[in-house]
Amino acid sequence: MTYLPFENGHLNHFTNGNGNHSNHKQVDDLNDRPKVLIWGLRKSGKTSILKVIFEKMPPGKTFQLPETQVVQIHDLSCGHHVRFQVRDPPGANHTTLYPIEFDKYSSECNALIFVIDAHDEYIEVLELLINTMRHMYDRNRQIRFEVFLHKVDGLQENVKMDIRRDLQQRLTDILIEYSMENALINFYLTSIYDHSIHEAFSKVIQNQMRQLRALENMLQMICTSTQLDKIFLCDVNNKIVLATDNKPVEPQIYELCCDLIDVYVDIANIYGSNNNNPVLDSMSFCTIELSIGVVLYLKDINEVLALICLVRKESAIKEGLIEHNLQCLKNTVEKLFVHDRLVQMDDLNIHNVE
Ligand SMILES: Nc1nc2c(ncn2[C@@H]2O[C@H](COP(=O)(O)OP(=O)(O)OP(=O)(O)O)[C@@H](O)[C@H]2O)c(=O)[nH]1
Repeated sequence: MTYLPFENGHLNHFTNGNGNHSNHKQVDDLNDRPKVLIWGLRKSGKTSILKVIFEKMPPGKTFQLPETQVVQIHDLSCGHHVRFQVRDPPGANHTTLYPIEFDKYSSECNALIFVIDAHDEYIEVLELLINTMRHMYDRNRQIRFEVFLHKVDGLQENVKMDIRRDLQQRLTDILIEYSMENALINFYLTSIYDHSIHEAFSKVIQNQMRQLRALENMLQMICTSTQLDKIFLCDVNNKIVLATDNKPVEPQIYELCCDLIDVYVDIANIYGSNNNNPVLDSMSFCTIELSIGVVLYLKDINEVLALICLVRKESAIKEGLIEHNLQCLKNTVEKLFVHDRLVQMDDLNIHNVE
């Protein structure tokens, strides 16, 4: 990641340093990247979230993070081709918003991640959230508001749900009052101590991707024709899911997907031929049969992007067919990203289960 101070009130742009890339030296206009502002009260957990996802910092080590003093700009990528910028300014000291200061880092942002510490008095934080939303919505009606109700580890399931429901209800009422009922807003319960933070961040990235609909349609087609239970397109470095099929994602299934990545990456790191090589190559394919009667598959798309599939064992699908169809999908996904062209569904050329 790259840490940048302001210069003359402007943001400097920089190339990334998250280690996710890049042999792919494509010309990339940094100004075209979606820009995401991560914001909230001080110590709500903003920097920890970025460190855990994109620098693989163990959650326990985030205790030592210093207070953010100057805005940090992170030019990041997932799967080489999905690029975006995250701005992490010093958190707010109180619930008043100072527009002149705030505009320095919020200008041109396409999304706001607002982090609320679930242990804070969230009724007070709501005031900062509303002030921020009103300010940003006035400048951009298409902006996406992504609210992370954070640090929910240790809270009982019913308490989490109650807080979320209450917050959502209060916010909806206030937004109606300000004629902002059409604002695009999502809520997530998150913690750096489990996969909920990767899952929530995946949604934020997906909401900024032009290719999302095409990818989802392709994954759904593969799911149906190969009788897969679930399929994810995932960056193995940060566990960001770029797309999945149409079925809702259950947290347990997402965890299985992350666990498979962990196992694969660990084995590749320990026994791989060369530690400098990326963990995935054009031959990467891995199958694990679980005791619960589910088979997990992993197949590479490129050095950092993989397809993760789940299929019930009793479906008795031939591995050859799965491999063939995943290979077709791999070629088509590359076309979609690399050539950035609209992919026809015929391009997929998949075989159906008979
Ligand atoms: N229990 C728990 N603690 C968390 C979580 N995320 C962050 N923290 C802790 O929250 C504290 C503050 O985290 P930071 O990431 O420094 O917060 P920040 O919002 O970036 O703070 P500023 O830089 O001051 O704006 C640290 O002690 C973290 O360990 C979480 O999911 N659960």
